[in-house]
Amino acid sequence: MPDILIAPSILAADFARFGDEVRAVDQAGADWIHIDVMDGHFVPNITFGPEVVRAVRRHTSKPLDVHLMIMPADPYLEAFAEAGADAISVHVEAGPHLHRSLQTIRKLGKRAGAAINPATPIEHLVNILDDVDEILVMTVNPGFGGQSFIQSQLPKIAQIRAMLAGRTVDIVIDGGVTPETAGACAAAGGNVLVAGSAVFGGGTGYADKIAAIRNAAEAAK
Ligand SMILES: O=C(CO)[C@H](O)[C@H](O)COP(=O)(O)O
Ligand SMILES: [Fe+2]
Repeated sequence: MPDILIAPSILAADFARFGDEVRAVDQAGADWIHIDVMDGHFVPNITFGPEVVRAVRRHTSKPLDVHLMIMPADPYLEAFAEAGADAISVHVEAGPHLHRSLQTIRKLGKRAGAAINPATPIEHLVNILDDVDEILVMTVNPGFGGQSFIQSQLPKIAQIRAMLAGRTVDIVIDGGVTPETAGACAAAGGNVLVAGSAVFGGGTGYADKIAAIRNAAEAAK
């Protein structure tokens, strides 16, 4: 299995101090920075556009993993790529032309991701396996941070890892990832763990929180 990578989600950061927050998690050992883009249409919340990606880009050289929860996504792919995204994920449920979206992302020179909601069957991924660099499995319903991990997604993660046998595709687990749930995610085959509240929430420093998630995942994989 690929290495375990930890991707703090700035959805749970202090929005008035993005620069400081991004530099802090970068120095605390984050492997990627996860940016949740929501449109108030595909999901019932509104967050960031390409200019926020551009602003974050100035504060870190770590890969920026942009999770688009927008519908349609295609008209905005170039803007997010140009703003500094390294990877762009589009939702399987967000449009009729997933293959075209993935092709466009790769043509823009970025890593292409397909994100899948908790209720969506894995069959939607079968015909795009050669066209993705990452599959993002939602382990909460998209739209908000701080929700509880949906345990029923664990077998789905394992099925996707089995489906990917022989391919070097990252499986990104997004939603409710904590030191308590990280082990099960890694054991099922997830290798990139997105964590918002578990990193930026109260308590000890960011380095300790990132290490706790990483250690739990490494121990279980
Ligand atoms: O895509 C997302 C929500 O739609 C977020 O990335 C995710 O919820 C992270 O937040 P938390 O770790 O607090 O669950
Ligand atoms: Fe996300």
